[in-house]
Amino acid sequence: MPARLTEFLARRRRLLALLVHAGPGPLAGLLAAHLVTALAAAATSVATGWLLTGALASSAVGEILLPLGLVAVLVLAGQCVEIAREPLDLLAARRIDGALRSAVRDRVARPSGIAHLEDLDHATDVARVSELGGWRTRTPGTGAVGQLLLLGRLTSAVLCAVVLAWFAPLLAVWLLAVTLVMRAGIRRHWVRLSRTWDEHAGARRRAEYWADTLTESPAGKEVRLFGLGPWLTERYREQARGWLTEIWRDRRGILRRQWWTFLLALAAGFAALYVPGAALAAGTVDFGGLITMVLAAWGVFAAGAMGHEAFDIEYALGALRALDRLDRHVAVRAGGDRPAPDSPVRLRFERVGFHYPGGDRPVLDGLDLDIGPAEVLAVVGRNGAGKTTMIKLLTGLHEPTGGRITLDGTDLADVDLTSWRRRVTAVFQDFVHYPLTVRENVALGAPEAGADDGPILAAVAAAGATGLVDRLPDGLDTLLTREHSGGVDLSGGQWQRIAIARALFAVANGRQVLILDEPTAHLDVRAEAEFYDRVISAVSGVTVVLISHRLSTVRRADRIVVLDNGRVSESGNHGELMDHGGEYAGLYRLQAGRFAEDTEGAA
Ligand SMILES: Nc1ncnc2c1ncn2[C@@H]1O[C@H](COP(=O)(O)OP(=O)(O)OP(=O)(O)O)[C@@H](O)[C@H]1O
Repeated sequence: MPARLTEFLARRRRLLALLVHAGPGPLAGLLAAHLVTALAAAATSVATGWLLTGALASSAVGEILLPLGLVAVLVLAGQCVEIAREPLDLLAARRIDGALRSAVRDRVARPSGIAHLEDLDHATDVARVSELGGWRTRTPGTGAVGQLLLLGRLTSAVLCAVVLAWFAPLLAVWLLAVTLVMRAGIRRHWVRLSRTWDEHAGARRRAEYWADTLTESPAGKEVRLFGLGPWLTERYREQARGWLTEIWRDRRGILRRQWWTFLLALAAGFAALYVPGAALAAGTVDFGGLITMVLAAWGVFAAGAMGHEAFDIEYALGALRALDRLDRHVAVRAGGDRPAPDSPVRLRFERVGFHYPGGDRPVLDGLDLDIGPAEVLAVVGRNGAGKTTMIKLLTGLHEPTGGRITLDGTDLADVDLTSWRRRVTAVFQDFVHYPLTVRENVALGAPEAGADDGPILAAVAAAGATGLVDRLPDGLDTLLTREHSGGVDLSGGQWQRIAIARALFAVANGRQVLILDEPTAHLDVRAEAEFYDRVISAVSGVTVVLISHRLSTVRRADRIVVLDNGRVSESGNHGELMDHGGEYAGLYRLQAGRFAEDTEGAA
């Protein structure tokens, strides 16, 4: 068998195999319903012909009871199947879609790093497999059901051709050939349309972003204040027009190019009526035979009509290809089975280089940095210097593109990341506001540790959030979201205290490296002033990496490094760096000077 045909059949089989996700009961029902539909046309042609022959030969009802009953059963079965098939199709399609969405979630969640989450092609493939609802009536599930429908139609056509061949073999072959050629021709157009649809998956996702920005709450303030409504609507239309124009061009193309199928259909239809008519005139068939021939011919012909299942199938095949790409994208990181040390470790960046995929310049370039056990290291540098990126590498969310990071001399690439992440905790700049209770928000820092009052309240107190929690209606059990009744939302600074409590809870449960990226950005002046004593000095025996643009927050660190051009440009404690008179000293004086000016101005 030619390789292309083998591949074609393998892909179709894979699509049909998705039907098992419908579950045994619905799958049995579905197969039975499609089988009845597939048999119905051929059986009806034979039974109707038999009935007519019998009715013309004798007026006694008893003589035609059997064919009459058969026709009645076929009509009734057809009606029942029609009623049952639609809900069964829908149920199967939705269950398949659910299973594929789970598969997508699994593939997205499995990698230990986040490179795939920052890759647009990956996001588009995720949308290809899991987009559902709204104006998108095509899903992998409808494609799998469509494939079954198509199989049923083809079976029906072949069975009708067999019935027809009994009377007129040449006509049967001719009609079957014409029907298949018509199908293949029309399918080509549908494939093209489906490719266009698939190519624009990214544009659809972008259009949706603008629609969501317009209608959902996070951007609501700015949309109204800046008067962005019409602009967003136009932006959405512009994105949507981009792909809809091409889709409609293809649709019109399908109609334009179908003239030859009309001609073929006309020729086939003429033959389907002429040959039985001629046979009746020649006396080779009776009236019942004529009806059987015409109905069987029509049954062959009906399979040529191209329903939307062709498009559904192509769409679903595209989704399966996207799923395979997700598998490749989401290759689980190799190696890494050495457990992370469970005592405070020496962390070293050794000539570490890193550039983001598609980035035009390295963010880190030969970074050498040694962080001692239980050292408090502050990292400063201008916007975009690579501070957060350095943290992503240290936590194994990205891998260095050059050099290596070691934990007590062991390459991080060889360390089991799950065990390493039991040793590290972080408050990221863009930490997550989980729509959960305060207790749960804090407990998520060490999910294995439970959420008893004592340790949670201790972490809350260490983060300076006791007063805040006391004022909440349900204390620790207050839901931190407005999406549910009884829930409250917090201010930026209040959320930051909860995030710090989460990290301190993690430290209390064995994390030995505490990373704080801009932990005081939202805190008020008093809280910022207390921050070092309250949080940093209070965690003992823990390595702290503290990133901040507020130099008053970092000045008491054991050591401060300035990151510039992807490597460390200055290193020392506050006093040493001030004496050195480099960038740090300049920035510090600038901040302190502005503060002094403001104070003098106010006085
Ligand atoms: N996911 C990403 N993909 C591509 N480039 C990125 C990505 N994240 C960051 N960058 C780029 O990497 C550089 C360093 O970013 P990073 O967030 O590490 O800087 P930073 O020092 O933490 O900055 P800031 O002080 O503003 O927080 C920036 O030029 C940024 O544009």
